[in-house]
Amino acid sequence: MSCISEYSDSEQDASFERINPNILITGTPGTGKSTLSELVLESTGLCYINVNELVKEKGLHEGFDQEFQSYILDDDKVVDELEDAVSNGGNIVDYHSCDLFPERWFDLVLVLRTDITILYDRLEKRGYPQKKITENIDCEIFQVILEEARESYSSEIVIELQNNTIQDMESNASRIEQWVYNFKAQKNQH
Ligand SMILES: Nc1ncnc2c1ncn2[C@@H]1O[C@H](COP(=O)(O)OP(=O)(O)O)[C@@H](O)[C@H]1O
Repeated sequence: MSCISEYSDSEQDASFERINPNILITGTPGTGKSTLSELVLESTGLCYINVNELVKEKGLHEGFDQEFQSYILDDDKVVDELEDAVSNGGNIVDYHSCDLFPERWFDLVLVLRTDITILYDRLEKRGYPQKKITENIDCEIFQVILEEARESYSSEIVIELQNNTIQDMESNASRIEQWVYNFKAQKNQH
């Protein structure tokens, strides 16, 4: 199934409502954002936007931080690049931070969480340098992304999801699929 995006109203003003939702999947690197996103893409028909990939591909950054082995994002360029796609609805946006995106973009914000020992193993397997592992583990311990999400979006749309095991992932995928189904059903009633 290809992904879809359309308006319920031909007028693209502030009052139009999306027929298809935008979901932000966020969380510390290694919590399983891209794996979970890919799992629900076909069943939900949503488009996948991996912000890290987009930043690399389109050069939406101010250089590479050697110490942390990551790109320094140019927030304005990223938001400009995504604006059209996101305002059409029907997207899953995957990024390990969330306060750079406008609040109006998202109908649901999922914050993935992983137990520290499990996360440590995943990051080590990825071959991250120790400094980057420590930074990310601290980020998870102090639930930095969850706090950021709660500060940036309405509490009703921010959901914390444990994502330690394959069973967790399957249950999270089912929840997302059901939520998207309900969202679309509700919009189609109007
Ligand atoms: N729920 C899960 N149970 C077990 N392994 C998982 C789970 N979610 C992700 N993984 C594994 O953890 C690693 C990191 O997942 P990934 O989706 O790349 O994380 P992120 O996109 O958040 O950086 C991958 O090797 C993936 O297969």
